[in-house]
Amino acid sequence: MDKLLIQGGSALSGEVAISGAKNAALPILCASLLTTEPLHLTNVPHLNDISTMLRLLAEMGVGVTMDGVDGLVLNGGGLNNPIASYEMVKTMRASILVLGPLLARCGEARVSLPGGCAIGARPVDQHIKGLQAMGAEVKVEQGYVHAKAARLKGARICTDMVTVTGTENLMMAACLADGETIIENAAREPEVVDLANCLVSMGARISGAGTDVIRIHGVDKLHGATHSIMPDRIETGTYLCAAAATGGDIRLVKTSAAYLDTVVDKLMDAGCEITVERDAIRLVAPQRLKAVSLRTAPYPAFPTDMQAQFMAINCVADGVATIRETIFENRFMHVNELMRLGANIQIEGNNAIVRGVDRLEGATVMATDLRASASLVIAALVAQGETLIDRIYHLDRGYERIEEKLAKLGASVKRVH
Ligand SMILES: CC(=O)N[C@H]1[C@@H](OP(=O)(O)OP(=O)(O)OC[C@H]2O[C@@H](n3ccc(=O)[nH]c3=O)[C@H](O)[C@@H]2O)O[C@H](CO)[C@@H](O)[C@@H]1O
Ligand SMILES: C=C(OP(=O)(O)O)C(=O)O
Repeated sequence: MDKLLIQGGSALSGEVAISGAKNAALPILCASLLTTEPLHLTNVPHLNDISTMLRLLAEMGVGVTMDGVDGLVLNGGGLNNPIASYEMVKTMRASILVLGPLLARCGEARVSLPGGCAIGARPVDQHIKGLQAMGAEVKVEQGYVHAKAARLKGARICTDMVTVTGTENLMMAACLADGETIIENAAREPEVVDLANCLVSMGARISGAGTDVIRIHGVDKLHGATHSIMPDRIETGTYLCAAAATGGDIRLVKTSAAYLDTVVDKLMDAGCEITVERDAIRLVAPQRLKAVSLRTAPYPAFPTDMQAQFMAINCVADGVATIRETIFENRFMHVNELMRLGANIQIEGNNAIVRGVDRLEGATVMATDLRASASLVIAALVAQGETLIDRIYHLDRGYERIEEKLAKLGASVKRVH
């Protein structure tokens, strides 16, 4: 199993390009199920989750052709097997995103339930409730969701809470439904908007994406299109935190601060100087960071996917920060590992109280989930001496060529087997 060996202590500096967003690319790959014509995608990140999704789509009969460095052509013309097995879904929760498009296009789908994962339960009751409102017959048996509907019917759906994958699944299903679907309490995440933009270029009639009411007027069929995946705002935020923690000065290109307001604000509160350009962001870190408290919540509030990375920077900041996680019940798995590096953190329910220390020291730590791994990388870059991070397959799900990008910024990072 691969590990990362990091020699801490150097300030990051220089320029690096941000990849396409995993959390936008995964639903957009599933949109290929909605049409018999080719969907051309560019800026697709090279990540394990993307390879898993491509394998899943190929098993269903979708043609997958690589096109240049970061391009793909997906051809849903051969779709003949509307099934997502447990083996696929267990390694990647986003597999549930095939449910809506399969049902809309094939009239039936059999998709394994995602179950829980390290960060908490991943229920899909809202996806099911929405599809039932659209007239689907849905049974949950032996860990699988079986859904059937000759043709889905437009409906008014109000989800009990803001759900990103729920909104995406229902929006895709509604594209081919008969009549208008209104999703209320919809997720406003930029990745939902990127998916909607792709669907609109495929001929879907969607309005309101990016607000909490999305209207979809169903059409008889969608056609092929070309779409470029948006930059990864979480990868962007992660590198900004790494530069902030190490006292660095970096410029991130092929990205945008447009969807990072809360993250940028918190970094400025911590004392960082941030310059925003059209397609780039520069961060200059202060001598010593100031502690910043935060609370995670659906977009446009502070993203849960950046909580662990901010925990890492607070570990070496001046003062005390309270970090409250409101989306996932178990997203503090990095705390014990950060403490192995010398951090001072106390957990009280869904709050973590972080008291900044003067220095962290290298040790062997274990990655437990994707963003927890990112927080360990940041802490390791700051720590004195060597840190070995085990189980980095989590990182490979969501960060493209992380050791190469960090090395380009001057870090001493080696992948070891
Ligand atoms: C709102 C939010 O921040 N969502 C995050 C969530 O998206 P993801 O789409 O994975 O999760 P959801 O947005 O669906 O879940 C949000 C909350 O609603 C609950 N829920 C969801 C669906 C459902 O049918 N029933 C139910 O109870 C979940 O348990 C969770 O507490 O994890 C992703 C990966 O970390 C992040 O990129 C998203 O930003
Ligand atoms: C936890 C994440 O992904 P997933 O929902 O695919 O597990 C994430 O992107 O931070």
